[in-house]
Amino acid sequence: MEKTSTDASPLTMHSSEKQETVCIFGTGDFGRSLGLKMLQCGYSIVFGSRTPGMSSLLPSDAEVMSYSDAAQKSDIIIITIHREHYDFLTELTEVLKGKILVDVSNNLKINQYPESNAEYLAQLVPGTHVVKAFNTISAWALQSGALDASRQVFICGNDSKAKQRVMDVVRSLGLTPLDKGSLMAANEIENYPLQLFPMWRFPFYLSAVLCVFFFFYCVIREVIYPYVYERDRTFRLPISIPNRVFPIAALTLLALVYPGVVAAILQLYQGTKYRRFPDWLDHWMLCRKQLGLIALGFAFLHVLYTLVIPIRYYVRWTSNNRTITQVHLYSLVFSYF
Ligand SMILES: NC(=O)C1=CN([C@@H]2O[C@H](COP(=O)(O)OP(=O)(O)OC[C@H]3O[C@@H](n4cnc5c(N)ncnc54)[C@H](OP(=O)(O)O)[C@@H]3O)[C@@H](O)[C@H]2O)C=CC1
Ligand SMILES: [Cu+2]
Repeated sequence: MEKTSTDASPLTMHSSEKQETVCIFGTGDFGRSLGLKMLQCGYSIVFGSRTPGMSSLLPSDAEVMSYSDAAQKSDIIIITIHREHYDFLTELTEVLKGKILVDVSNNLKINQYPESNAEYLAQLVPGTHVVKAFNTISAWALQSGALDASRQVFICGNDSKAKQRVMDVVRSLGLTPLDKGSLMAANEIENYPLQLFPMWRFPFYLSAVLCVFFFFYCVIREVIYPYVYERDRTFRLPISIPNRVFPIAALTLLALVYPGVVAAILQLYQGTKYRRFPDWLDHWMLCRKQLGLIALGFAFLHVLYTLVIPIRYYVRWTSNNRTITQVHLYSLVFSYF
């Protein structure tokens, strides 16, 4: 049965419309959350479990049976089991023949195994169509509905029909599938959740280096150099100098938001625009937004510091003023005698 749901109608499946049955292997955290979400979106769910009788906490509308019984109920099987426990699936090779297996697994480390979990699953159970999906969605987000920032589901697989069907499921859950190609992309998709803010790292390091550099530059120019003959300058270190560093960093980062010029020069130099950019330029182009946001942050700090400085001057002025009046007073009093 081919479903043809589109982006236009996520989460609004009419219950009169008979939805297909989807099987979920494993009744852990993720299996339960995904099952509940799919039930809410109108699917019938059959769970496969080692201990079908013991599974509490499961949505009451779902059926729970042994792995081999559950597998027969649907031709889409979502494997919500950790990779280390995949071995038992070899016993089910016959039942699983021709079915779509959706691998959702993640690892604890980048490149933990020589091959991706999805490719491993495909080798383990030959004759199935393995599709990688859902690994960047967390059980917590599925349950709490906090999916605003992460609606994207990366998909890859060798069988385009199987992939298409999984993409339809993804869409009907109100998520956005992103086709990453064949199963060879699974490794990249599995590493993705392990990279903490991947596009922020370079802009972050760059701004740190800029700040440190200009800070020391200003310290040398304005504190160490005049130290020999000038008065107290401690106020400069935490306030004035950072306030000079921030706009410099902000403007430099802002200038770096436009690598297009470099790209254009490179294209002119290469004489073609159909050649891939080198990795560094590619990465630079991709993190423009983050560079711009950090620049904005620095500009904001500059505004804040600029507002603080006059307060400091005011404090200094009032204390100076008090001293001067007292001196005047004393000199008046003394001159009287
Ligand atoms: N939790 C999350 O937020 C996310 C998890 N994932 C992936 O989903 C998969 C499941 O994760 P999660 O639900 O958190 O894990 P859990 O440990 O909560 O659940 C794993 C389930 O696997 C089943 N299982 C089958 N064989 C074994 C075995 N030999 N030993 C232990 N369990 C077995 C069990 O179900 P039963 O007892 O019914 O047989 C168990 O409940 C993992 O691959 C994970 O990387 C992906 C994205 C997010
Ligand atoms: Cu300014």
